[in-house]
Amino acid sequence: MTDAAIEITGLRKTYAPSAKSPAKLALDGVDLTIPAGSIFGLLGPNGAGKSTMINIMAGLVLKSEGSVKIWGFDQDVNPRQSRAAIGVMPQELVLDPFFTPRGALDVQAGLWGVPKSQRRTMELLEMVGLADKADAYARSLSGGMRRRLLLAKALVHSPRVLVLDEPTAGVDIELRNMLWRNVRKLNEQEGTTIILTTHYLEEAQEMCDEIAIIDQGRVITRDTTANLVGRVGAKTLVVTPGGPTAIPPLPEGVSVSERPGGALAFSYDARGMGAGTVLDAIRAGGMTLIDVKTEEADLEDVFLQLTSKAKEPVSAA
Ligand SMILES: Nc1ncnc2c1ncn2[C@@H]1O[C@H](COP(=O)(O)OP(=O)(O)OP(=O)(O)O)[C@@H](O)[C@H]1O
Repeated sequence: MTDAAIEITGLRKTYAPSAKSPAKLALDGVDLTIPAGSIFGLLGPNGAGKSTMINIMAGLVLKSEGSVKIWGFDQDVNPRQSRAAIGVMPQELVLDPFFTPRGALDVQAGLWGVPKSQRRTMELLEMVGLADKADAYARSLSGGMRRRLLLAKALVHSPRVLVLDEPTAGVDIELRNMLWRNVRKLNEQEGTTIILTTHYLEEAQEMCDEIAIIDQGRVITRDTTANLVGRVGAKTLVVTPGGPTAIPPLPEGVSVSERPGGALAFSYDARGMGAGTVLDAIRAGGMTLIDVKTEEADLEDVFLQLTSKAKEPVSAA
């Protein structure tokens, strides 16, 4: 047992230049430790370097500099053990169309050298709800079924670390729920460390114990999800006025925007001011209110504040 599922130190990756593009620095000195047994989110804007990092961990892309240990095994010293400790569910639906789900899992288990007596082919197909398709040709499987098969394929060698690269991009709610049920079960019952990238920040906030945000090839922050969300003090008081009214004079630092349906959203920094102060100012302006509610900052606010996306205009609402 190891405390760290992943230990990355000074990781750099420069993609070689090609006829069409110059050399590209994709990872610029990443240090990151991912605790064993956690559900860890790797977030960042497009092109931040997440896939490069995952592909290096999975042994699919060669790093330029630095060290990567998976489950305590250094990639350069124990490449086989470090590779065997990790399973990756890729973003693209890469499957051989001529294999049945059963065949695909058997071949994959064979590649990993899992003895026949220890193979979990049917158990895995049942887990992902594909037992009744065990002998169907992969080309006849729907997109959702292929994705489920990719999850099963990533698990044939019972890896300690499971990486899910954008697992729910474009999938329906039913499949998404099934994926998360399975992932939580693997984490809770087998202690599998889960690393996940997602563009759905709500999903990351709900699923992940800890999060690292990557931008332009660097880890710009890493913290527990609760701490990250707490770091942004932004709160919004959403009020529905009783009738058409003028915006009252507001304390410094409070901004207002309109919401659909005539509601007004007053945003303020809760670290310096309470909701009462904002509400008093609104009332003092003579506004009658038929509804009042507060909204907390969420991971999206943190993400926008910290990454290069913050440089793009963001609506106040
Ligand atoms: N094979 C490659 N050759 C050259 N440049 C590459 C290659 N793969 C990725 N890059 C570049 O490296 C940078 C990081 O890309 P990467 O795919 O790792 O980012 P990402 O965070 O996974 O983005 P996305 O969320 O869009 O998948 C980008 O600028 C990308 O264009």
